Formats: sequence, C-alpha cells, structure tokens
Amino acid sequence: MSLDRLIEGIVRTQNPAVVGLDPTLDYIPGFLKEPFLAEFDDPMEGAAAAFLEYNKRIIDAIYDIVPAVKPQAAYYEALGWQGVRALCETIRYAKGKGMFVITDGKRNDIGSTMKAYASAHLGTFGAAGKQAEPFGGDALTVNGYLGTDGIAPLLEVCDERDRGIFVLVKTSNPSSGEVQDKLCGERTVYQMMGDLCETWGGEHLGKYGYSAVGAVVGATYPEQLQELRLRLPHTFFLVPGYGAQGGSAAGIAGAFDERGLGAVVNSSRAVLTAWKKEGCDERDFAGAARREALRMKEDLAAVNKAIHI
Ligand SMILES: O=c1ccn([C@@H]2O[C@H](COP(=O)(O)O)[C@@H](O)[C@H]2O)c(=O)[nH]1
Repeated sequence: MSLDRLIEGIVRTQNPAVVGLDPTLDYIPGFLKEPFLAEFDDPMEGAAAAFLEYNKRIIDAIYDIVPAVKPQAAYYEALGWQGVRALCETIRYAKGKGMFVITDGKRNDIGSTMKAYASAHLGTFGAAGKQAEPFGGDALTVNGYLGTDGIAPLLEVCDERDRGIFVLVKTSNPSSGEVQDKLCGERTVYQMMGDLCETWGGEHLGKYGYSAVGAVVGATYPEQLQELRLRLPHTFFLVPGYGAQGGSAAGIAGAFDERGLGAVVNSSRAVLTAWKKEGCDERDFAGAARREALRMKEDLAAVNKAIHI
C-alpha cells in the first residue's frame, strides 16, 4: 500500500498538481448548461448532467499535463442522488484517462461505519465474480479525529487494493488554528495528527519512501508546511489553498523533498473559472482551464526546480 501511482503520475507529467473538480452552475458557461437545464424537469437532474459534461471537458483538456483530479463530494451531494451519480461517472471518466482520483469526502466515524465508507470509496461491493466499485476513487480525504479505530478499516482496504488516504492535519482555512494549533502536552494538535499519520502509514512504504497515509496541509500555512515536511518524512502531502485561497508557490516550496516529491498541490476554482478571469469566449472554457493549469505548473516549477527520478 502506497501512493506510488500518484507519484508516478507526478513524475510522468513533471507536475505536482491536482485539479479540483468542484463544479457549480455558476462556473459552467451558458452554451453548455442551458440545454441540460431545459431538457430535464427536475433541476437537479439537469444540473447533474451539466456537471458531468463540464467535468469531462475539463478532464479532456488537462489529463496529459495534470496527473490527478480531486472531486469534492459536497458539490455533487448538493444535487442529491443525481449529483452522486455524476460524481461516480466523473471518477470513472478521469480514471479512464489515466488520472489518479482523490475523492475529497473528509469522512470519519467509528470503526464499523468507517468500514462502510472504506468499501464505498476505495473498495468493492459484491462477491467474487460479481463485484463492482461503488465510487472507485484511488484515495480519500479523511478526518482522524476519532483516532486509530476510525482509520484502521481504511488501511485494510488500502492494503488490499493499493489505495491511499489523506488525513486532515493542518487545514487551509482561516480558523484552522482554533483547534489544530492548540498545545496538547508538548505538541500541537496538528503535530500530533501528523505523527499519527506516520504511525498509521507504518512500515509499508512505497518505492519513493512514502506510505499510503498522506496528510492534508494547507498552502496558506507555509511555516507549518516546512516544519511538517521535516517532521513527517514518510507522509505525502495534499496541499489545498493555492490560488483562490491566496496560497502562493513560494509558500509551498517547503512542502517538497530534495527530489521535488513529497506534495501534490490542489487548485479548484482558479482552474474551473479561468475562462471568466481571462474573459475569453465561453466556448473556450476548457482551453482556459488548460492554460491556467500550465501557468500553475510553471509557477510550481519555479520553486521546485525539477522532479528527479
Ligand atoms: O484544508 C483544506 C482541505 C480541503 N480543502 C478543499 O480543497 C479545495 C480547495 O478549492 P480552491 O477553489 O482551490 O480554494 C476545496 O474542494 C476544499 O473543500 C481546502 O480548501 N482546504
């Protein structure tokens, strides 16, 4: 169990970036969404169909230059079961294009319930011979607040199916310090959670030295990124907060190891709404997403000179 498939995608594209697929109707140009909204009586069905088509076009525009996508489940759940179906189909489409998919669900519960979340998002349903993947993601974001028994069922699935998790350690939002920066004995809560990631990842390291248990560390906290990189040598980072939340490439530099690995940086809104910022023809929205993804790649390369290996 490891995050090697993600790392291999980063090496192949020479791009430590993930594009967040967080669609809203507002981001989707009229020419694309209006026919779907008109076609279905149920507004959620029309919106879900528009989300899926929009995602496919974004994926088509970036899959050769960006190794991974991160659909945030909330945007799909907002449309009920139709949205959840669009999420499943988006995951399947991205995987069909060779992308690594991180489902951003931030799940956590007691062990028995986590077993259900683990098989839903990373596992399979059904018996041998008649088995299917419910969601089919490669990795899932989770909350570690309930402790080890809430994480153990995920580790089992990660082991069996070469999947990964990213545990919330130091989140990118402005209030993250209210709990995460509090001292608990001699360690902050985020340090304690980071140390647990190293423990949960255990001895099962992939060929690049990272385990299947990654950590979410926000681009908006450069000092903590650097500190945690040194403290957690086997824990790969998912770094949200670049772009729309104000995180910069310079602030992210400390997240990478000496090989240029160690982190994958997320950008959602900045890529999805690039066509609005550019002011280009709305029919070129996917082209604008690609241009923004290439701009981000260059921006990251300026602080993370080369990804060796
Ligand atoms: O600490 C965290 C954890 C998760 N997120 C998620 O990442 C994206 C960020 O979107 P942007 O549009 O690039 O700001 C979004 O899905 C969040 O739910 C985070 O921002 N911070």
